[in-house]
Amino acid sequence: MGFGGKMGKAEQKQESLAALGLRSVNGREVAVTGLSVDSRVVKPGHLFAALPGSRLHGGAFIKYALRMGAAAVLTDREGAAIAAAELAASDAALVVAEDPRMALSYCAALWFGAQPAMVVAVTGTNGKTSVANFTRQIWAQMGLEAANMGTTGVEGAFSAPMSHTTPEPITLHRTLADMAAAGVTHAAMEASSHGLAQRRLDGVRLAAAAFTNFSQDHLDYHADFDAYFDAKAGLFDRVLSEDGVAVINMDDPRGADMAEIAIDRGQAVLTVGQDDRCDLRLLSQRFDDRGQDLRFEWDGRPHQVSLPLIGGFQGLNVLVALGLVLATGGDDLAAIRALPYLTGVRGRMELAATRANSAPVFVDYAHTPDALRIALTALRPHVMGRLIVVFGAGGDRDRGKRPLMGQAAAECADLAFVTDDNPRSEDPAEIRAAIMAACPAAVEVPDRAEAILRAVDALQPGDALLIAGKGHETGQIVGDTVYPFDDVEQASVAVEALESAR
Ligand SMILES: CC(=O)N[C@H]1[C@@H](OP(=O)(O)OP(=O)(O)OC[C@H]2O[C@@H](n3ccc(=O)[nH]c3=O)[C@H](O)[C@@H]2O)O[C@H](CO)[C@@H](O)[C@@H]1O[C@H](C)C(=O)N[C@@H](C)C(=O)N[C@H](CCC(=O)O)C(=O)O
Ligand SMILES: Nc1ncnc2c1ncn2[C@@H]1O[C@H](COP(=O)(O)OP(=O)(O)OP(=O)(O)O)[C@@H](O)[C@H]1O
Ligand SMILES: N[C@H](CCC[C@H](N)C(=O)O)C(=O)O
Ligand SMILES: [Mg+2]
Repeated sequence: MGFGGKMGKAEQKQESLAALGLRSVNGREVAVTGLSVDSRVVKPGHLFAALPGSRLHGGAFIKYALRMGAAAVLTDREGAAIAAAELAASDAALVVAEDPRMALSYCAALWFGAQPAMVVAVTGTNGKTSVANFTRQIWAQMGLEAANMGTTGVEGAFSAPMSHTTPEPITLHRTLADMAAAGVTHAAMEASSHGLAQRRLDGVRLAAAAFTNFSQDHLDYHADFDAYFDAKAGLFDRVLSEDGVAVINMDDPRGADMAEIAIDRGQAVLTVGQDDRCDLRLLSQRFDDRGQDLRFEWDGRPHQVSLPLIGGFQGLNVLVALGLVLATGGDDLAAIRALPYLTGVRGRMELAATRANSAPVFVDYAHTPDALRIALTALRPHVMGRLIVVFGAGGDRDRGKRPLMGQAAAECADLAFVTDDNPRSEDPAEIRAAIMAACPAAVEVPDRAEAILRAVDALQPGDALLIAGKGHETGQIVGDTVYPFDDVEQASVAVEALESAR
């Protein structure tokens, strides 16, 4: 039995296992007072989820969770076997699930209860944050209480910081419940491949889901490309129910595969792209210094809007966002009228500074080979002189990306500076060397602030600079230390320093 929000301060919320959709296998029935996945934060009465991890099995921590007063343990057969002796000697209830991560997600959804009435999710290698943010902006322009949730935290009618793109289910459902309590009715969230593989969002009731694109990333975590694609496909073949709507970018080579998966599940599909069979059809784009004009067709009628957004890919992201709004029953003309009011997303093709000679400096979050190539290609029509890029690659992340990012810079930029981007536990010099092998003409500058200064200094009239990889990030992670660092701020500092020295 739950006490909802009507509890006094001294009262504590309690739920039976049955109310959380769980069944004890050792005959012990308990009242659960909270949920945790980490033994170190277990409180008396908690249900501790001992999950198989990428490094360890949470079963190894059951004994510590019991010492901290856990009333119940949710795990798989392996976890139960690891702690068989400690479980037998305790009063705790034991729940064994085939897939304890999925069980935890449903359990967290029941524990926290409320979710915004309309939740949509977006997956894809690149563009998730942008699409979620644009979807929220369209809803907000339509007068709805809306928020987006992901890499940049929760933004819109509710805000909160977040440390993951798709947080683990306890944080996720606590946040969704807080959003609902604050009056948010419409939420657009990012579904990362880690989040999908680990079933973090399986308990979310989605009305629609979108797919942006598929290219190389995260092969440090997923076994291969197929496993990475399968994780993303989980949004359609598992999380989104049969009566949900799938919004698919058909311009991506894997769009047709994703649409087929959605159709096999029985979902309605709203297609986006250049093909004349697409529901939301991109007719043409025209670029200028300020952004772009987008011409598209919906319901047999052409529409044209001016967007203050740099980069052809952002036009497509806007159409995917529009697709999500339309798929969830938004009034089409009201949604289309909202588009000219869209503003750019922090750290995505953001104009960070301009030199006195008018050369612009853009900050972008391109951190995959495909994104770097697309970001540079997107800037090219705006540049009459040289296109300069500053970039690096993250430590403890997919090593295969490094030479491919070097190759993208060698092929798409006129001058490249290779620098550090969150080396984490790795030797930064080795990361840079792996990149430089594919772009030997690049200039290697270990210190990111110095790399930015030198690149800004190189800007001649007509040139443009792209600082890629960190976008909205505010830190440089070296070892376990996060040093304050902000590309947008560094760009301004560099421009000011150089102009005042003249
Ligand atoms: C690789 C990965 O995704 N790891 C996540 C995963 O950890 P894990 O299950 O692999 O952890 P583990 O270290 O093997 O430990 C196993 C279990 O023992 C538990 N434990 C561990 C130690 C202890 O003392 N007590 C204890 O109970 C852990 O909580 C865990 O449940 O589950 C943890 C709890 O939910 C996450 O915090 C952790 O995220 C780590 C920190 C992480 O960096 N994740 C990143 C890569 C991530 O998820 N990124 C995505 C994608 C971003 C993008 O698209 O670019 C994101 O959605 O943010
Ligand atoms: N539709 C797209 N196609 C290709 N590249 C894109 C697209 N949208 C965005 N990008 C590139 O990817 C970068 C990251 O964009 P965004 O933050 O929206 O993606 P994301 O999928 O949320 O990334 P993450 O996996 O880090 O959460 C952008 O700065 C841009 O360079
Ligand atoms: N959220 C992504 C993006 C990281 C961007 C880049 N700055 C890096 O550190 O590699 C990740 O953790 O892989
Ligand atoms: Mg993101």
